Amino acid sequence: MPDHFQVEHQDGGCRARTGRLTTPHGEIQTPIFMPVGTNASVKAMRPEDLTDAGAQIILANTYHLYLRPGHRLVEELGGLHRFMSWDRPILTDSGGFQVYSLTELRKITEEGVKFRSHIDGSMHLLTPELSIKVQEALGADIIMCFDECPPADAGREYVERSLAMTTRWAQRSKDAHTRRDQLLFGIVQGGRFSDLRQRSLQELQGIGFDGYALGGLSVGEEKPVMHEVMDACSDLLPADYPRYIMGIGTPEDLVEAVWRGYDMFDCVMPTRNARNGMLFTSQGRVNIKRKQYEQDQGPLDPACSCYVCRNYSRAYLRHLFRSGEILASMLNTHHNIAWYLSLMGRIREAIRQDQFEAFRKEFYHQQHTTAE
Ligand SMILES: O=c1nc[nH]c2cc3[nH]c(NCCN4CCCCC4)nc3cc12
Repeated sequence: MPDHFQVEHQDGGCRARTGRLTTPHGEIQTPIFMPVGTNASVKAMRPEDLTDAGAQIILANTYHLYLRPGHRLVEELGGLHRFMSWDRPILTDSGGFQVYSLTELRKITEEGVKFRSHIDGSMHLLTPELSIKVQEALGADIIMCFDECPPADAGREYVERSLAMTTRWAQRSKDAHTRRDQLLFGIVQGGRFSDLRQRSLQELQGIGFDGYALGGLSVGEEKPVMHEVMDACSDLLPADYPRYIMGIGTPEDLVEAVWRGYDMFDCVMPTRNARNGMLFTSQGRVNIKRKQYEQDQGPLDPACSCYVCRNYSRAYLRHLFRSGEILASMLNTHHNIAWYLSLMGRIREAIRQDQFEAFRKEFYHQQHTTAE
């Protein structure tokens, strides 16, 4: 049992479990959802709003902060926590996925990934060594190995070669990791091929990491493929280490992943959807711009106790959105993040009561009774 993570309660009826993850900036109760703060900001939310909403840890991106404002500047100004006035844990993604998803001109070689900045067109080479150096300079509590996320439709041969390089990059990431106070997680690749996933995981375990993430998911694959990979890896991942699925997901994805024994998640969905007026509630999704809410004086979600649901009507939220008010993004984001985090709190409680199986059934029913 590693000293930074303890499984606290294993649900008696399924693979779901609660745990406690200890980091330099505090303890985290898992299963946990991490709001995404790509450029050192969870868009439209102040840190105190995040803590009010129950956020225990947020995610930031190496790729973006390396390009702007630069990791050396952040380091000189005291590190990411002080820079953004966030005193709780931060996890940084290692940048490979962002290069793959954000840049056109890029070339992958054994050394690393050469790419053209999506900001100013300058050329850069991101290597495992530089990725770790940037994450150490930022001062994140949990840092990620530099990996390659193969395209969702990549064939077996490509995926096999890619995972072998991801393993070599994982070794280089670990060799470059000097700040032992930070936790370093490995990222399992292998596409939709369970045997390649097993190989990737065994190779990473041979190197040894503080936690293991599933990469290469939520990249456009069919849901059944994602669930198959989750199932295959759930039995292989070391049970006493944190298990993180990157880029997951919708509320349903979170419930399904917890049910399969996973502990950590991040996704831009609650923040991005909020800015588009797509709001999550206990009765399913609400598209706030719809005319049906024009005179609706009720709260966005009667079952939600967040600041927004206690102080504003759907009619007002619809008005703000249609008027293009900045407050629309602020209030919609606050609610969506508070709702996601309250869902994780209800999930943790159901597990502690050995009721997660029943919770999962009821959740699915609720979300699909009054779908938009
Ligand atoms: O394989 C990965 N390695 C490092 N980081 C990653 C991050 C990821 N994020 C996602 N998916 C994000 C999907 N998200 C869903 C909502 C709309 C925007 C895209 N897959 C990932 C795989 C990886």
